[in-house]
Amino acid sequence: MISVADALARCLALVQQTTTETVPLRRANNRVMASAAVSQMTQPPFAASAMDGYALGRSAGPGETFTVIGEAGAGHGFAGAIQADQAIRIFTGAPLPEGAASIAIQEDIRRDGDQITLTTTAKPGDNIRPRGQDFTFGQALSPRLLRPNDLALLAAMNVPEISVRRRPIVALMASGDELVMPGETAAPDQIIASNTFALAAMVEAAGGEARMLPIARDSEASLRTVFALTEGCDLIVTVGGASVGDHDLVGKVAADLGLERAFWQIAMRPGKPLMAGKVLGIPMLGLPGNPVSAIVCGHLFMVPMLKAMLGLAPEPQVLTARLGSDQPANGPRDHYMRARLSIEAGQPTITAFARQDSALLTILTEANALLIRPLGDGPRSAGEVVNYIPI
Ligand SMILES: Nc1nc2c(c(=O)[nH]1)N[C@H]1C(S)=C(S)[C@@H](COP(=O)(O)OP(=O)(O)OC[C@H]3O[C@@H](n4cnc5c(N)ncnc54)[C@H](O)[C@@H]3O)O[C@H]1N2
Ligand code: MOO
Repeated sequence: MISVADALARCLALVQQTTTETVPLRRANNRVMASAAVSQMTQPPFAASAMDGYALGRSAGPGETFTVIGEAGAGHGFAGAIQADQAIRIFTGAPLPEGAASIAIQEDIRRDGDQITLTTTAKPGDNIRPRGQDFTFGQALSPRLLRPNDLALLAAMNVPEISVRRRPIVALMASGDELVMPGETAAPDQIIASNTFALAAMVEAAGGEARMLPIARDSEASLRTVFALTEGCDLIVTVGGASVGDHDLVGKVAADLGLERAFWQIAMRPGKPLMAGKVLGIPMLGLPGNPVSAIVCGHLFMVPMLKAMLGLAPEPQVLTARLGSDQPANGPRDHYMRARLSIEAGQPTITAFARQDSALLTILTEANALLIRPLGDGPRSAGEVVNYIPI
């Protein structure tokens, strides 16, 4: 059995970055930029009013008066310049007129005809947004997985199309005679296929495209039929049939199809029977069937493989927290325990659930973190600092 780190390195070595394509901004959410975007604008392009009020020719104090000589609105600037004792009516987003030193909000003004009197102090620069305070022409936004906030910035930069990495297509292949799809009626010896629904959502959240293939039955013929449906995919993720049982045929059929195996079995709990390699010219990750094992291995290996294909840093983020309860010594495999991270007495605190069977989806839904217990680690007491991965 190889280590988790070795397994991850071998998984990452199987994949390569996808090609690039150009998409309109409206289609760029959750896509990964292939190169930096360069701003075509300075924002704001002019010094602008941050409030509705009056632009004043000079800073001033309470009781001082100005003559209003015009108006500036957003999209309708004031053409001329103003003198020290002059003001213009100005609205939020309007360009600051030449000669203006300060903006007084309208709540701080008394107006009588074209005369205004200040009721407070207007200091230089008050309520003025300097030109380019947000970004300037030529400024770059570095490549990233695009989120809604990024799209607003790219729009403001006047970047209407983005060069992105093609979404990796992931074939999700569940196998087992006991499985039926949600909505179907399960025979007395059957259960509902579940983990591929989490895996598909994880693929999509990571910026890939999930193809859920029909469930393969526990026969070589059925597995071959479903393997044939993986053509054109960037990654094959099988679920189940990875272990040592008589009906665990995924490895055998993949081998018959020419699997170049990178590894099988790792020193990790859950996920011992994990397998990876290349079959039919496509990288393949063979996940264990137990729902929690499949999903935990999805976080630790499948998502990093997708990130690598998209050109993002692949390694899962490892953070630290204090242990919320004592833990006994760990066994001979790294244990990724389903756990709950919370803030206690101002400190991030992580508490593992008492039940860790890799078939318990109810526990997994309560978990928001995986507490990492390294193999061979001794007993740990509440309060000690430990590593975890948020999920
Ligand atoms: N003698 C041994 N037995 C087992 C070992 C071992 O080392 N020696 N390893 C155990 C470990 S650890 C795991 S994990 C499982 C994994 O086995 P497989 O990958 O072959 O998975 P299956 O046997 O097909 O299924 C296991 C379990 O999960 C259920 N399952 C499968 N697919 C799905 C799905 N898509 N959705 C929901 N549930 C699924 C399946 O019904 C089984 O209950 O092997 C241990 N055995
Ligand atoms: O390691 Mo298996 O993946 O526990 O259930």
